[in-house]
Amino acid sequence: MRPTTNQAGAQRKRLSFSYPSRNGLFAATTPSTASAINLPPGHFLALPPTHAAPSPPSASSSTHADVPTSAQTVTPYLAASNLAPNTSTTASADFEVDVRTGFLPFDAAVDKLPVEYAVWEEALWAARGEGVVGQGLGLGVDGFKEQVWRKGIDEMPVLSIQSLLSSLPELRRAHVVLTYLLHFYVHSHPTLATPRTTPLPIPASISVPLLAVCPLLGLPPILTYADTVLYNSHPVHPHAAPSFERNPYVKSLVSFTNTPDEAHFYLASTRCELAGVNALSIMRASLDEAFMADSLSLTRLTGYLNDLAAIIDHVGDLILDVRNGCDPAVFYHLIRPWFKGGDSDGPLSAGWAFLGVQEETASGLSSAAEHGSQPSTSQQTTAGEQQQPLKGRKFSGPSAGQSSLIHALDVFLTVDHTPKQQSGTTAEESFMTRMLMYMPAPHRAFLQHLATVPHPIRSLVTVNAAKRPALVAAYDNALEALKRLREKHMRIATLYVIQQARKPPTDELIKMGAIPPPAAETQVLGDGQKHVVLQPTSLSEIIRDEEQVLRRQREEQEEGDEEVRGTGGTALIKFLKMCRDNTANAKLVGQ
Ligand code: HEM
Repeated sequence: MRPTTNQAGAQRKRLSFSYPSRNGLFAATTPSTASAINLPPGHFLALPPTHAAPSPPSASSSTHADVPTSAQTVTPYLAASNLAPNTSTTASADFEVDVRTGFLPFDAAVDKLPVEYAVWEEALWAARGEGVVGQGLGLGVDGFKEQVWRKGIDEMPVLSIQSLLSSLPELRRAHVVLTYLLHFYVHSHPTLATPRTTPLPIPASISVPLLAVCPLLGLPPILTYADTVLYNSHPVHPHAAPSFERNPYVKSLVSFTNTPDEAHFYLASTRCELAGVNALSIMRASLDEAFMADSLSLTRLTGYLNDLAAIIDHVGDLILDVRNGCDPAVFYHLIRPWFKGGDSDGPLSAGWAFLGVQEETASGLSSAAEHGSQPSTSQQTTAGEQQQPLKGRKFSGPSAGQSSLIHALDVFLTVDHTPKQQSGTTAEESFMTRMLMYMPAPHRAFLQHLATVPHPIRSLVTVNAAKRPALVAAYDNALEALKRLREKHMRIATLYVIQQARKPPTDELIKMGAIPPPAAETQVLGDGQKHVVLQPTSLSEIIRDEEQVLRRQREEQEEGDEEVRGTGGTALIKFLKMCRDNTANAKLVGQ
């Protein structure tokens, strides 16, 4: 008799390399199990753990060239991300992917650290103006409140993270609190408006504990999607199982502005993640069927892929729902500037210097996440009144491009976002690859696991294409839905970024804390309205850098600069279109 889906799954798990863990949807294996089984070369389970090692990985262990890939099964952009997961602790024995909440942690997010860390929580509460709209720190303001607060951070004691080590939810909260403090510290700084030529020093009170927490979670020392979304949301009943219908996520814990708009912005992504849980279940069931690959399996797989298309459409609609509570101008002028990273002035960014931390710790931690190859350096007097070089680290600010859910859909359906290599040049790491380094390590490991499954869905569909037109149609249907999701997302990015970048903030927004653009950057155009004509957004800088890096190697610097100023967001749309087109190009028929 043919085994049921569950039996097939159990058999696959036994035959391949996984065992079920408590709530893990896709279970990982222990190092001892890994060594007992024949893993494909370069499989992440065959690599020594790196991100949680007490000392930074050596230069050789962090070169991408070390990772051999199987052209057939590995999504190339994942192959470029080489950090092996930490399989040495129980906390990460699974991929932190829960059957009920997907990439969102099942356990309620901690909303306050233990009393020993009260000074951090109090600093955050003060920065947020005790949760009152308009009372928090201002963007780039040199007011009394901001000066006092930053001085307080400069003088805050450097706390050990020892007492947090036994609790994963508390470690996550520590990353949330410290990275919000970091961004409050950086962006309330009066030099925000003018690009810095020297790295901005980050006091040891933030740097030291943050850089101790980061390797334990496998996150970089900057605000990430995990901080704003995954670890920052509560359902109606925080201690009951979250559920889309019965116990939806309704509360976002920390924000910069305390506005309902910011909470809605985060919660829109939380809802996408929760809606995506069913997509993850379908992926697991599909891979079980791919293992069996008999006639009944192929029929089931056809159904699963059509179901997946419906879920992807739902996630796309939830992205559009961001409009039902987050005003685009409030987002662009009041919320988004807080997100900027140390790379936000483009290739010339001076970055942020993490004081009190061994340079090797900072760079060994997650340099693959950084933008640009080399940190900038400068001689400066630091708090220790010693002349020492400051190394500016250039990490990027948070983006839903760090959502493991969307990456998982790409990997499962084999959508390739690797930049096309031009002859005579070296392929550069893409935005999508770099975003892997901004995900919690277990999620990154999960994606690597998904990319190395022995029976990828695409191969199965291709092999059976002639006999199974319905299967091909279902696979293409899922891709078409993902393409539609990206089109919806492009509408949102256009509304919230491109259109807003062209309008200066209203007086009302300026009163609420938006930074007025320099007069030289606004002009009254034919419609009698003020327009921003020269605002190179950090984002277009970033995207331009991503997309045009190869071209820039061959072109004059000035020409590149002209392009940023002239287009004001064209590069962003070009990038998002490229992601959409990569999705469409994966279709087997009727592209
Ligand atoms: C107001 C809401 C949103 C805005 C303004 C927005 C804007 C952007 C921008 C500007 C990018 C370009 C890369 C970057 O710098 O981050 C981007 C990329 C991306 N965003 Fe969003 N986004 C929004 C909501 C979402 C949501 C809710 C999701 C899904 C959870 C999402 C998923 C992605 C993904 C996956 C990328 C990478 C490009 C791609 O795969 O097509 N975004 N977004």
